[in-house]
Amino acid sequence: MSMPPMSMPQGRHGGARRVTALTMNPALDLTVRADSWQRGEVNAGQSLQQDAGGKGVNVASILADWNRAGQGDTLSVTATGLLGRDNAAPFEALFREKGVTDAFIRVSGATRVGVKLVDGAAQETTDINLPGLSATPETLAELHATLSALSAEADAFVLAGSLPPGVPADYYATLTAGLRAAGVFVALDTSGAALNAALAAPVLPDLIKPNIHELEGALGRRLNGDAEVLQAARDLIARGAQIVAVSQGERGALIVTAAGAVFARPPRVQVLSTVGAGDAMVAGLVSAHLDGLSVEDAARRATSFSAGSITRLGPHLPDPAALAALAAQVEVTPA
Ligand SMILES: Nc1ncnc2c1ncn2[C@@H]1O[C@H](COP(=O)(O)OP(=O)(O)O)[C@@H](O)[C@H]1O
Ligand SMILES: O=P(O)(O)OC[C@H]1O[C@](O)(COP(=O)(O)O)[C@@H](O)[C@@H]1O
Repeated sequence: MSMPPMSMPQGRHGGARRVTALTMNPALDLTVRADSWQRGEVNAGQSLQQDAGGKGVNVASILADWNRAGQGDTLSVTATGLLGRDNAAPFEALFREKGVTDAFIRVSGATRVGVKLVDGAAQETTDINLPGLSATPETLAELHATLSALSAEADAFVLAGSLPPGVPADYYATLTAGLRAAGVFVALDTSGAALNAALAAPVLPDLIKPNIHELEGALGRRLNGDAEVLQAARDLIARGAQIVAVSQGERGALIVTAAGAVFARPPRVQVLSTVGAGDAMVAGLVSAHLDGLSVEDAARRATSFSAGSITRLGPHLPDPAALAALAAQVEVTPA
């Protein structure tokens, strides 16, 4: 039997590390560029683009880019969740192009559209996220069987995005407990009632990446200043999370582990759309965890993924040289 080279990272079952990204509520992101658009007025648009999206889809796509950009095919990426049969083609094309294994359950109807209105002049993106297709008990049972099979193989699971109608708010909380008990690393990026339930549960995810607004919403209070944000993140670490990243848009992100806390400031970039910035950060943090990086290096990698992804439309990393240049410009300081 031939052995893999000593340096090749291994998954917990040998071979490539396996990451599964769950998107319960994917979205076909429709980006409309309308520079200097005015609310309530007739506006001229410059361009229109449609991209397969939704938080877990974006994480899977970015991880696949990273893998293909010279990581030696050491990552195997699977995307799962619930996907409308009527407009599945752009998702299927993305998965094919990136080499992501498609384990989505097909459901009746069309996946929701996410409207992303970009003002290139103001460098500002406005998101309108719709509720999505209702999940039936039958599709949830089918998904449950898929998730059980995938969890037996996975090194890491990413639970990302909103829950569509028909899915209980504690869905991620319940999944997290089962996955962690099975030895799977769990990353969570969600908001609203799903985040509240996950943070109230006795077993927290290993990695939690709220943006500052999502964290404030979950805590039910404003966080005034860096010290309060740091304390809120440390409270989650004390309750069992391994990595808490509180992203704060162009200002950067506070990234905290039991070993330390850093603030990572992105370089200034030419933003095409900020959609997916957080998803790219999750992808960077998950890959950093699998590579055993320090909190400083994880913060640098994750921030370069975010800054790089917003220079493109859709869930893509820039080419390796551009990404490395961005990573070198990320400012990481102790928090
Ligand atoms: N305008 C920007 N310029 C440079 N980097 C940005 C910009 N907006 C976001 N980022 C990077 O993306 C990360 C995640 O962005 P954020 O908007 O907080 O996440 P989310 O998409 O989850 O709301 C930030 O921590 C930052 O590193
Ligand atoms: O599942 P939600 O919370 O409704 O968000 C869905 C939207 O989030 C995105 O995944 C982008 O997320 P981020 O900008 O937070 O990284 C879009 O692709 C999608 O339209």
